[in-house]
Amino acid sequence: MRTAMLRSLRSAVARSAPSNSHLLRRGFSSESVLEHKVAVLGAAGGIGQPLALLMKINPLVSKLSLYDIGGTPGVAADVSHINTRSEVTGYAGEDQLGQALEGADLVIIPAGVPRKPGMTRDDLFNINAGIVKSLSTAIAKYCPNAIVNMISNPVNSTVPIAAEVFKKAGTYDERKLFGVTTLDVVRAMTFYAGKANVPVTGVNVPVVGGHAGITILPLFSQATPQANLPEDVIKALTKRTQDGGTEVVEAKAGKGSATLSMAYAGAVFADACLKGLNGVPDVVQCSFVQSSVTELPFFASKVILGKNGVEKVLDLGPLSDYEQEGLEKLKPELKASIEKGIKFTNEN
Ligand SMILES: NC(=O)c1ccc[n+]([C@@H]2O[C@H](COP(=O)([O-])OP(=O)(O)OC[C@H]3O[C@@H](n4cnc5c(N)ncnc54)[C@H](O)[C@@H]3O)[C@@H](O)[C@H]2O)c1
Ligand SMILES: O=C(O)C[C@H](O)C(=O)O
Repeated sequence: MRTAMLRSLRSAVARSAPSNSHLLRRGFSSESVLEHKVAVLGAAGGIGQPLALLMKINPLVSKLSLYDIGGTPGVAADVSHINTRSEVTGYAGEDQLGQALEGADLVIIPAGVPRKPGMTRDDLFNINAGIVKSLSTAIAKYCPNAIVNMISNPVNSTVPIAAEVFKKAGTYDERKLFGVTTLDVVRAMTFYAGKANVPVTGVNVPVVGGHAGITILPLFSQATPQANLPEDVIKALTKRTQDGGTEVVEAKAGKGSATLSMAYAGAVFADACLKGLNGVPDVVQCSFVQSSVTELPFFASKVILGKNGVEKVLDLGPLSDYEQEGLEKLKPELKASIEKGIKFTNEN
């Protein structure tokens, strides 16, 4: 009787506590048992909460640190009951920011205000620039070697802001700072699969440039599988990808912008960074990084992720005439947004 009880208890524990072999069965390499602390800043928000959930179910995470100006003890208590590997701790208020960041290998930042209908991402600059600057200052102090995934908008300016803060602190490593543009790729793949009438799971579409309006440049000429869609369909797909954020902002009618699809995209990108840290080969994602692919100092393109972040920024590859035209058109806007971020940091 007692033996039967123990057997059933053991199998219940085995089911609820993922062991190494459990991880291997799920297709993760033995490197997945490496220790990684991931901090989410803005973890009580619309993106932060589902992102916290998705990071909690990622077996590459051993410690999950959830920081916000308030509300994180509740989010952390909730998420911590999920029977996966990571330990979860909630931190609330500036006094606890240092603890939240100490020892972090990866910091994901979805902190800041979202758009309402009629606003551009740049309209968020006045509030979000200050938030990103202060969080970056804390990162430079408490976890200067961490990889940073910047989600807060306007990404075209917030990434240069973080870079300037890190440069001033003497901690800047251009391989470790990423603007998260994965949602543009996710959208481009979804919209393309619909038009090409192919299963979305096998689709790949690089998206380059930046993360706002015309600076978002999907390269459908490089999409796989190739579907040879007519020019007017490619133009409509390009426009829909560029306006994807606005489509959600309008549909939410004043209640914010994309949160669930962004949490998914943020989790995909964070997982790729962790795989790179673990030495998994050939991890490639599009991201807005320091770049010499064009004359602009930051640019989104495909990058290979490795043990130190960016291993290689890949060239744009062959562009169609339409994409080449889009590339030239986006440069002045992207340049101005980058310069605005740099100027803000130097003047404040
Ligand atoms: N990169 C992208 O593709 C992408 C996609 C969607 C949204 N976004 C951006 O992400 C940001 C967050 O969007 P959301 O919908 O989650 O907004 P939200 O208002 O729901 O959540 C933001 C959270 O940030 C917190 N916050 C504010 N100041 C903070 C600070 N100093 N430190 C820590 N936390 C702080 C708030 O308390 C809140 O919980 C916005 O700027 C939005 O534009 C980017
Ligand atoms: O559109 C927004 O304001 C949020 C985000 O940048 C998005 O692309 O959904």
